[in-house]
Amino acid sequence: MIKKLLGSVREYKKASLLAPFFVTLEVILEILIPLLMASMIDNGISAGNKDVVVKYGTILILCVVFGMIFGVLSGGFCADASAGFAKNLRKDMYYKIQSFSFANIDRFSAPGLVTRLTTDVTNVQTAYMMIIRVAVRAPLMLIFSLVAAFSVNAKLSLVYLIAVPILGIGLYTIISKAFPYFEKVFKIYDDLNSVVQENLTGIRVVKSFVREDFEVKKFSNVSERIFNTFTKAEFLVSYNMPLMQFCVYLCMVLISWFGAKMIVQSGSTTMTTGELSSMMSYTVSILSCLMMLSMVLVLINIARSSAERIVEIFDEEVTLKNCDSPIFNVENGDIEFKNVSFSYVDDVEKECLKNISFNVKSGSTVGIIGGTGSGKSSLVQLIPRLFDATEGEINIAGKNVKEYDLFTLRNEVAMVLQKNELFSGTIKENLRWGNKNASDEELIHACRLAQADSFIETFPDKYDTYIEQGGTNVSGGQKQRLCIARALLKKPKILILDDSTSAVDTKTDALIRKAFREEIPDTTKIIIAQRISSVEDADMIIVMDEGHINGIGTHDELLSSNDIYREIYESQTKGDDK
Ligand SMILES: Nc1ncnc2c1ncn2[C@@H]1O[C@H](COP(=O)(O)OP(=O)(O)OP(=O)(O)O)[C@@H](O)[C@H]1O
Repeated sequence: MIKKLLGSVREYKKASLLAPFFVTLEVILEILIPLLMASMIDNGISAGNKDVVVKYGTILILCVVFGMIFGVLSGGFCADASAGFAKNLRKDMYYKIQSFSFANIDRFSAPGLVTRLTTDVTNVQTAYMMIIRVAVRAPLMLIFSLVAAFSVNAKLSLVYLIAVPILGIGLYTIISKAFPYFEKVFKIYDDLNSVVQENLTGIRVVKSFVREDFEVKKFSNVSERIFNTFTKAEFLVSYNMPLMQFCVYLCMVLISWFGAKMIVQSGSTTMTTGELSSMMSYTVSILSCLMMLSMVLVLINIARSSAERIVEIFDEEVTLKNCDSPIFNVENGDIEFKNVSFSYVDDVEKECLKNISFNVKSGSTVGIIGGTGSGKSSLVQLIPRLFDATEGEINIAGKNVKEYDLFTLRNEVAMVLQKNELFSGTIKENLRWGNKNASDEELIHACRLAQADSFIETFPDKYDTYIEQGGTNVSGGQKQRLCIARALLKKPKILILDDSTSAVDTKTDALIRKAFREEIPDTTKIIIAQRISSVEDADMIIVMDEGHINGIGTHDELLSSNDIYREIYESQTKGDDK
């Protein structure tokens, strides 16, 4: 796991090594300062020797200045290394997520991925910063301070043998009790992200159903859980400080008591005033190092579960991959489904497409109609390999879709999804998602085919009109037409419209189909619709029912032979007869 994460350090390796290097220099100087102070007090101040005071004073000032310089350098390199590592980590994760199929994304859930990209990366970044700075500083300081203290006065240093275990055991108990709460709180963040994401993406529905109070309550519940768990953890951790202070004061009292006795009794032969003052400094260093180490341990442990969640992304096997030697050219728009079955969860019992077979000639128009949940969207998603069929095969231009390079295949099969999205940016920028090199003339032509040009021309900024995130400043029908234009710009061999004209009036819908017939005769067009009028002039209409093909034929053939089709037709034309 660590190796996988460290792979993202890359160009920040140098900073990651320089930070602990300067920390070590800083620690060495910090250890020297009390020793120099002791010498200055004993040989200079107590002995009344001014030269010695000046000499040690100068060295002390230099040590402090260099200590500060090393501190600033180590801090700078540490910030650079940890922020850079986090940046690379996020980038690597994002890159991997881009290769995920829908099935992969469903496995993690979108809010789960957001938490991993944000909170989890921040936790790992903090732990990394701690490791290269505090986790180097604290043990070094602890060891050096202990060695220095023992070399100053070994007998008096035995006091630490009482205080260090008390503090060590106390800290361990506090931290091990607090850690499960920290672990829990980061899992609740997933729920928080999920509530926020659901609310914000569906804010229009929330408002139209006046569900704000319910949503606020839902958010408050999760927020309250985070508050409660964090409070418990922080409450336990707050015992650290009094425990630490107790141990420091205990040491001070014992060292002052025994130290003063030594000075008085033996007339400065075993203990001097300067040495006593340096012992006091080392006491604070030793005990605060222990506390620092315990906090680092908590942070590293919190980061461990975050790191595991991050590595899960790197380890995730992408379910849709290129074959070894993929084909980079789709010759035409012929489509063949051969005994295709499909299930989202790899379970035969839950198959939503069963034994589907049909052929489509390149350039023809296919209509797909059927009840809600009958499998229409699932069927067309198999063509550009948004999912792979569980059984059977799908061929395009005589070759299995799995043999094509994914990028090539998806470029040649343009799909306007049922829930299509526009992104923040101008209309031109959104359209160029279809073809980044398209000229302005090509954009206008595609928009004319999709019947979008007329309403774009009414906007003050025309093709430079800014589309808000999610396309909230255009109507549903306008959004659909822009999405169709964007797909047309790909000049695909196969164009799939998954209920993409549902919000467009019937007249405009007819104009779009007319434009398709006349302007892109060689493109295979697959149109999923709820309205018979959207598919009646298709070369072939497929009637779906509960994952099966219930009937295939032209409008007239199905009207005379297929009950479901006739029923839909009659229900939609009843009003017209009156
Ligand atoms: N991502 C998914 N994971 C699991 N099951 C799914 C998923 N998407 C769809 N389904 C299920 O697959 C079945 C077919 O759904 P599909 O969306 O293909 O139907 P549809 O005919 O396009 O419906 P509609 O006309 O309402 O869009 C349904 O039972 C649906 O619940």
